[in-house]
Amino acid sequence: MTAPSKPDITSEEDIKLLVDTFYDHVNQDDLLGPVFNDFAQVDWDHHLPTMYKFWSTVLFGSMAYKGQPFPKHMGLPVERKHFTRWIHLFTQTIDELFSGDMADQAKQKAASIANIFQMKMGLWATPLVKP
Ligand code: HEM
Repeated sequence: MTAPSKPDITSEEDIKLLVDTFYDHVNQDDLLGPVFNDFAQVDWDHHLPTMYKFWSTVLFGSMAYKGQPFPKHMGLPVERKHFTRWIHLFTQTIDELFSGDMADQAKQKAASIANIFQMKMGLWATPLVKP
């Protein structure tokens, strides 16, 4: 018998499961855990609900998230390898729990936002475009 295929991301409960599972992995990660818990001393009771709203806005267009994510990342002690790990854990979490169009979109959007953050932080060389 083949294993039943995984569900897609379709509800706010799915977003909560995704975010909670992802940050469980982050917390156990040797590279990212210390950035969140030691350097930034993140208040998880505050951060997790913010991330539910963020992903609900990105994936469902709910507009529940009103903030600006990038400024919170300026000044963090991170390099390319931290972003590579972040994307690896995020992709792994999605693949563990979900599959489908929305799951694919979540992976693509996360990767593209991570790339934008890295460019803004000078961690990713942008090609010079001349007029
Ligand atoms: C190296 C990778 C990353 C690290 C170490 C990191 C770390 C952090 C930290 C420390 C905060 C502040 C939490 C707080 O004190 O409230 C934060 C907030 C946030 N991060 Fe990241 N982050 C990373 C990548 C990303 C990526 C790729 C995304 C989007 C796909 C993202 C989205 C957000 C959002 C939406 C917030 C909340 C901003 C707000 O409070 O309005 N982060 N992150």
